[in-house]
Amino acid sequence: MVKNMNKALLSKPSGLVEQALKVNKQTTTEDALNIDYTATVGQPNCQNAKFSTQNVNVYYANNQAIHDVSLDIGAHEVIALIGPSGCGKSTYLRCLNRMNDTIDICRVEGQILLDQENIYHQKQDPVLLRARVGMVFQKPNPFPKSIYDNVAYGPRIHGLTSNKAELDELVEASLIKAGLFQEVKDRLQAPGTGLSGGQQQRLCIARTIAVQPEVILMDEPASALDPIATAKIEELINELKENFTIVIVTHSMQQAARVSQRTAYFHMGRLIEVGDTNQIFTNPAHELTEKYITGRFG
Ligand SMILES: Nc1ncnc2c1ncn2[C@@H]1O[C@H](COP(=O)(O)OP(=O)(O)OP(=O)(O)O)[C@@H](O)[C@H]1O
Repeated sequence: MVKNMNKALLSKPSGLVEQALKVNKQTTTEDALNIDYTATVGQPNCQNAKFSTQNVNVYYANNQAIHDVSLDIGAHEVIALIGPSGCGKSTYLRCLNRMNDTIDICRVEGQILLDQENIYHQKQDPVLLRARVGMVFQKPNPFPKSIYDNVAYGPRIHGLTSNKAELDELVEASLIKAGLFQEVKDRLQAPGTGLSGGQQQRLCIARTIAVQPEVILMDEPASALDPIATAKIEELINELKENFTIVIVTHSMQQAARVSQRTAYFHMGRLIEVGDTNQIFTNPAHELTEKYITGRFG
């Protein structure tokens, strides 16, 4: 099914998908078009929710960036968050491991449950939360340390191993899962920053995996990479979903189609539509989703 969908996406006239990414200077406003963009279309709930987010509103000082978003994220699914630039994808993503706490003017309202527990409860330690809900950023950001120490950093801080042999094993296992071990096994003491961009990103994924998270948040993880390195990251995402729940923000609709089982379309801070990736890309129910997917904004 996904293959067919990919074909459909990739067979669109060239430039169409790219146009959709440029959104939306000349877009006629939704109000003028009389399009309802206040209620979510589709099925935001999951039977096996890892995260359950209810009525989430996010503000940067007086500007509201997220409006009343309710969405579940199922265990062991890859869900893609897509939408025009500035629609709030990263802001919503950062709510899931409280990375927004690091932005002084940011305020999050609503309920966000991880395994049915409120991650914004005052007793929740954000550092421990971020070990459970890891994050991979757009630009690979290895520490200025050796490849080994990059991966060993988290397990050391969290006391995950009790001796050097165990730590060695965990570092190796994490590098294997991140698809990097074969390329670096003979130079584990070399600086992580000396790797290629794609290798650095896989190192960051290994570093995230090493603390044994349950969820991995990825904010445009391949946007700084060339097509070959991107393909490796996408293959990796497919493998990682066996063990982790993955939420990925991407500007590439092809990438969303290739890696995710569900897709959520955001527009102006609102969750417009969510559904099976196949349905979103081949038969979107909301007019705004359709306009975005087909590049017909404006
Ligand atoms: N640190 C911040 N301080 C103030 N406003 C912010 C901050 N981060 C984001 N915003 C605002 O919140 C809104 C949503 O931004 P966000 O980065 O979440 O969107 P996005 O969909 O991820 O965009 P892009 O695809 O361009 O990365 C935008 O209006 C943006 O200007």
